Amino acid sequence: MNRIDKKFQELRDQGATAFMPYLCAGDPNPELTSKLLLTLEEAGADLIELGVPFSDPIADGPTVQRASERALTHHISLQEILEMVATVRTQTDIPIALMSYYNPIFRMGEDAFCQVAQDAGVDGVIVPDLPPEQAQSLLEIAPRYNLATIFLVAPTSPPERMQLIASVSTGFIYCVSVTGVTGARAMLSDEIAPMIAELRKHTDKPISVGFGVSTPDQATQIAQIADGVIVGSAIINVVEEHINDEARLFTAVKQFASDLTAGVKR
Ligand SMILES: O=P(O)(O)OC[C@@H](O)[C@@H](O)c1c[nH]c2ccccc12
Repeated sequence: MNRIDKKFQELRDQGATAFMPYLCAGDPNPELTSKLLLTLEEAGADLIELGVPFSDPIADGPTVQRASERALTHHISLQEILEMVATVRTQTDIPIALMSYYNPIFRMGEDAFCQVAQDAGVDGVIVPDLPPEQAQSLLEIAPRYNLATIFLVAPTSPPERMQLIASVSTGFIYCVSVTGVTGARAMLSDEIAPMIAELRKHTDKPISVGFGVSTPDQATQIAQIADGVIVGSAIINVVEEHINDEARLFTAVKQFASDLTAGVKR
């Protein structure tokens, strides 16, 4: 069974919600990404969303863009990121969803990509600029390699589109909390609860919410209505704050992620 499905089933049995931090592969450098991933697991993460840095992102806010820029200074390729996953896979069984824009996958070839991803120990793929209408081939190939295909719904998605996305998504459905880009926000949008309620009419697949979740209290609020809470920028902000002090960086990230875990599990 796919690690993502297994994790959500376990959590559902416990009545618990997943804490799903996002990391940009190669940020602040390739070696530290792997260490951060293991630190997040120690701090209670249930699943890691690992982003492939890309020069022309469409949904990334300033914080994720800065993380991508730092990663790109190390010239890290998709191939190298998959090697990183393979190495980290020898040390952890945590589910890993790879978030990549379509271009790097297209260049590698969908079949080759899925093959290498599976061999490396990736469990699912999120391709934010690939709408389901254009994903036929990926939807055919990914399941052969036991990879979940995770699609995004937004507050602007009409019910028919939610239904389509719910039917093609596997692993979980990524609910984008706001119309806009990624980034820590002071307030949660009041569009989230109605969006989840609508989506639940179409599916009983796990629903995770991301974009803007920044504090343990916000994580608690989301955890009450969703199956997973995704946090990216707020964690990257902590990394940035301590970027010149490695020891401090790891204690600070571990502390912040533990606080978020506590918020999600409250
Ligand atoms: O950073 P935030 O606001 O906490 O949101 C998570 C987000 O960064 C991560 O899931 C992500 C990064 N880049 C993306 C592009 C599209 C969808 C999602 C993402």
